[in-house]
Amino acid sequence: MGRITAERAQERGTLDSTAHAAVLQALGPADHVLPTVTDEIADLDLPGESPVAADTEADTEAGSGAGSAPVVVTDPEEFRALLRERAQAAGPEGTVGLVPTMGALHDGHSHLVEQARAENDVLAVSIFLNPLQFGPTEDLSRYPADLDGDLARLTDLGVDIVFAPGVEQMYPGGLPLIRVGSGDLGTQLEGASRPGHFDGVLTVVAKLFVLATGTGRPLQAYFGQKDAQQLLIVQRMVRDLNLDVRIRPVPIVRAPDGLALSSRNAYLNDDERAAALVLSRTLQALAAREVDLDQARHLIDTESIGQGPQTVELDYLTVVDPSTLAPADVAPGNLALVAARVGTTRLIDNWTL
Ligand SMILES: Nc1ncnc2c1ncn2[C@@H]1O[C@H](COP(=O)(O)OP(=O)(O)OP(=O)(O)O)[C@@H](O)[C@H]1O
Ligand SMILES: CC(C)(CO)[C@@H](O)C(=O)[O-]
Ligand code: BAL
Repeated sequence: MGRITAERAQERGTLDSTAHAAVLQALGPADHVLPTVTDEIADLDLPGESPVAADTEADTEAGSGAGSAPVVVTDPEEFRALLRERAQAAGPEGTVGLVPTMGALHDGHSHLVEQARAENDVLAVSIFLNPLQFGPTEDLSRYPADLDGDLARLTDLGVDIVFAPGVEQMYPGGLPLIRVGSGDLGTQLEGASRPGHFDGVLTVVAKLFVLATGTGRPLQAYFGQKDAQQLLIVQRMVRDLNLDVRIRPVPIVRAPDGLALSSRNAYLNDDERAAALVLSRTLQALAAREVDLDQARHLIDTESIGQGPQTVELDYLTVVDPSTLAPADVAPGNLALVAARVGTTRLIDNWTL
């Protein structure tokens, strides 16, 4: 959390005065606000000021139900200790829920959090813009951030703990040498267009799981079906590494006109937002067998953006077996996956046929 964010959070009551003082103390003198990052991380062109770069002090009295502000923790070991304390206080039947996010929360995230809140006694949400899952030419440096808005939303949703580390706290001393590999599942579709992406996702998700297990209570972690390949790969990691985590998939939340909610929708101008609708509409038409796969691809690739010659640029539209990602027929139960660039924004969506 930066100095300005901390001031605003205190003004709106999402940070109490103790935590506010702790943030300012951790930030140090005003001219040392930026986190120290290693050259390797700096090379990744991180945003100038991480909204989540400094420690707050855990207020162990707060965050005990809907309406009270969550405790904001930025130090991994503090997160581990606080979660364990809360889990043990929940009693022998208590369960722990974890919702990993990258922030800039929207109603899709709220849906994950609501489900997790309903199913668990203790609920933690992580907010961490993970540089490891972004390629060098991707949007890490402009990824939307709104920590104040996120904390207000998570307060309304009754979240107990927000884990919001900075890069330095998650990867002290630089990017990790030892990472989790996503294998063949991670090199196709999204992984083909974003090399290394899923290794980065798995590495940070594994770290989150390690921090949030060992509380003595079962851990349930929530992932959206919008990121279908990510969900499958995380499920596979849990299985292959015998992680003590139950993965809870959450259906895609869409805008009333059908566009899948996504933090990256914030990049779209009005023309692009209108053009982006071609993704969900085409998936729906494919599911209804109104078009075949080739026609569906053509529809997306020729969708125009506004009045000019610019069109949506299809990356892939394919149908897969949802449990293996192997190419499959357009048949009931299979999954149609799409990725396309709308203007400069890369969007994904999917539809069960
Ligand atoms: N529309 C949605 N419906 C259901 N789950 C969602 C939706 N959007 C995001 N999620 C889930 O929320 C979790 C956190 O996702 P993330 O913070 O990357 O948001 P995002 O909107 O997917 O961002 P991006 O624009 O980077 O794709 C993931 O498990 C993701 O699948
Ligand atoms: C799971 C995740 C939080 C890991 O950074 C991210 O990939 C996301 O938000 O889907
Ligand atoms: N929701 C997926 C995270 C990413 O695009 O990096």
